Amino acid sequence: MSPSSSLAIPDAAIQAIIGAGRRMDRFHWVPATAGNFSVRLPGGRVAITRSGRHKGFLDADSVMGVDLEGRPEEAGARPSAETLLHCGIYRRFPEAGAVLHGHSVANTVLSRQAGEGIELAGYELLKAFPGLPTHEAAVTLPVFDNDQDIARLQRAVDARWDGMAAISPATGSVIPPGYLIRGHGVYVWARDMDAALARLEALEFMLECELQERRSR
Ligand SMILES: CSC[C@@H](O)[C@@H](O)C(=O)COP(=O)(O)O
Ligand SMILES: [Zn+2]
Repeated sequence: MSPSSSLAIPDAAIQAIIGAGRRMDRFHWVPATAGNFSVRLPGGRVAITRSGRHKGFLDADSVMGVDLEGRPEEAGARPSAETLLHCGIYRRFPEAGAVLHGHSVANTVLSRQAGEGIELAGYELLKAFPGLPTHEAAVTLPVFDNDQDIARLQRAVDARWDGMAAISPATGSVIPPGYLIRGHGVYVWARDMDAALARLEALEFMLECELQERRSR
């Protein structure tokens, strides 16, 4: 295999990322150039959106490769500004095959009002998350303070996961299906892009319900 072909991004990953952008744009979850998406590739590689593109109008050139430390495969190429958050998810959760980040009104408003977490309880759609077979359940979405220093933000995320190690599924607790960044947006991941989109839709649906409930109080 030539060096250039070894760095090619599989078409399936490119199409998954382009499709995710179009779908999220239809929901108005990626305004301006907000949002970023990635797919895990074999060999410790990640296909991720380039920085600054409108995510509703991605093409094959909008996707590039990085390693699990976020280093670009092409010299001088600029991956998403939040690449280190994607890599942090892939390093922490070996089963994660795709990561989505979006900026919805609901996740932005609710994260601004929240403390360190937002509890979602009693929703039928909780069953969209792994390990929750009934609506009689609750999951707490971690909320992190926004930070333009993404390496520092990732360290805060890692510290929270480290602290949660004791409350893993082994003890009956559920690993959160994603997390929020205050006033910024949401990160979700799943085994592949379709599963990540389903998880994001479920999460955004419940956040929208929370927002509407708060408005009507
Ligand atoms: C439109 S500003 C949003 C960015 O600051 C960032 O939060 C974002 O989601 C997109 O950044 P990007 O570098 O294009 O992946
Ligand atoms: Zn963002």
